[in-house]
Amino acid sequence: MDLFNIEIDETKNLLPKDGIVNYYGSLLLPAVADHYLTSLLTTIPWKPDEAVIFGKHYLTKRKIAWFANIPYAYTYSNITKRALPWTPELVELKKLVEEKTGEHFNSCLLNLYPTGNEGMAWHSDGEKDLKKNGAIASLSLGAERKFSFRHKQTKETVSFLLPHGSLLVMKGTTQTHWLHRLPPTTRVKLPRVNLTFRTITN
Ligand SMILES: O=C(O)CCC(=O)C(=O)O
Ligand SMILES: [Fe+2]
Repeated sequence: MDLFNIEIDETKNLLPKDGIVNYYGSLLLPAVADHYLTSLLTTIPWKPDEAVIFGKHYLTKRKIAWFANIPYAYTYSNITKRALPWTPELVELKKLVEEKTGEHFNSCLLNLYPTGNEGMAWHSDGEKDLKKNGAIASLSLGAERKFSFRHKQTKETVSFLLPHGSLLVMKGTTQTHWLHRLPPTTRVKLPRVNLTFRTITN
């Protein structure tokens, strides 16, 4: 009996149409999630995200780091970033996520939101370097935050809370038809780390 993931149906599609989002609940026991949060906060070479928009250079308070099997160059917001080699903790987390989802990933984008003041605006992860309709697995550590989807045509929205240690997977045509975001909130004072495991094709 799995008391931990009680009442979570991993096969249920949380989107009403045009894509698939599955919620796996807690992938990690709280103490294990605490261990990974502390180790990622201290071992990852966090850097602000950068964008060049209409020729102006922006740095975010949100921090990122990107890891992959080979040092891929990945371009978004007019900036090219190069992937770092996996750390031992990331190899362990990737294995856990792959075992749980039955999917395989060759890269991971990490985001660090120091407080609720930082979020991520509406977007879809449809960059051309990403495998078309490939699964994206999102592991959350630290402060619980709201995560929302908005249908590109109908504007229908659905939101979920992503607690410490939880796993959510977006797949199928989700990125084609839906935007997602992490809304900022004044209520959250603690950091959150999110790992999105992805498949890059070159
Ligand atoms: O922090 C999150 O939960 C979402 C991150 C995200 O959407 C992304 O990195 O593309
Ligand atoms: Fe995203």
